[in-house]
Amino acid sequence: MSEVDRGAPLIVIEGIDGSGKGTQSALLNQRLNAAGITSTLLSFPRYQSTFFGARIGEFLNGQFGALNELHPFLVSLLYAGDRYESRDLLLASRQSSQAVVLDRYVPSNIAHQSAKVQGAERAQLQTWIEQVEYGLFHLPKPDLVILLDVPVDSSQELIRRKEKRTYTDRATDLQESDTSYMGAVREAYLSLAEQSPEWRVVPVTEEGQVRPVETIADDIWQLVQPVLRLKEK
Ligand SMILES: Nc1ncnc2c1ncn2[C@@H]1O[C@H](COP(=O)(O)OP(=O)(O)OP(=O)(O)O)[C@@H](O)[C@H]1O
Ligand SMILES: Cc1cn([C@H]2C[C@H](O)[C@@H](COP(=O)(O)O)O2)c(=O)[nH]c1=O
Repeated sequence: MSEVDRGAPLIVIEGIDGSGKGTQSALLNQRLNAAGITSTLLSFPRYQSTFFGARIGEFLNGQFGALNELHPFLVSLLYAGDRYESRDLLLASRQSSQAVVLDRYVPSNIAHQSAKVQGAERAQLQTWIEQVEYGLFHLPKPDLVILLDVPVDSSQELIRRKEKRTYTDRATDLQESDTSYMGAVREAYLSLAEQSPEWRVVPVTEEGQVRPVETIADDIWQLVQPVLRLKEK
């Protein structure tokens, strides 16, 4: 299939919880549209829109038990199910827009779930998640993954600024409040970025300070230009 037949490029914004993904995805989507490049923004998990999304909210709220009681492969299937239910929307968005911006996608599953295990088990889990999502569920692969890299202590500060979630009354969900787990997720993300040619890393802090939202947005804008495959809509 040619580049154009596949439709619009999938631009994925990734990073640990509180790294600014929601903020930067929304800004990128707005900036693309303002530049006359039609863009669709989707955020995963789709808590309010899919059967699996609702179950993920319950899982993150502790309704299925302590988060470490469930094997990460089984947990990954909830998130994969949410994307499987969203596949038609995703493919349609690629045809109706000139860019699709995703606030989290398959790499979130790989980084967050594989960070719960070590060594050979981690490598196997990464392979299984790719096999389920890209292989069995035929989800499209990203054209560009932008990793917003932030130290855990800075991310915790940003998480405290977040608005109330739809699925929990807590200020943080159960995973966000586990800082050693979040550190392992950050390492997993950085290792994925080193292995994969379509990944780019954007630092969220400079000399220990969180960079301004607009400066980070400008870096992202520069990275997005090469992947836009513009055609008449
Ligand atoms: N560069 C920044 N400077 C100051 N505040 C920021 C910056 N980026 C994000 N924020 C604020 O930090 C909070 C977390 O940002 P955001 O919701 O975008 O993160 P996230 O990665 O999407 O979080 P989560 O993964 O938990 O959903 C928000 O209140 C947002 O306004
Ligand atoms: C999409 C996706 C997410 N996760 C994890 C990452 C976070 O801990 C939560 C989602 O929280 P948010 O505040 O709504 O961003 O779920 C995952 O493990 N796998 C995934 O595919």
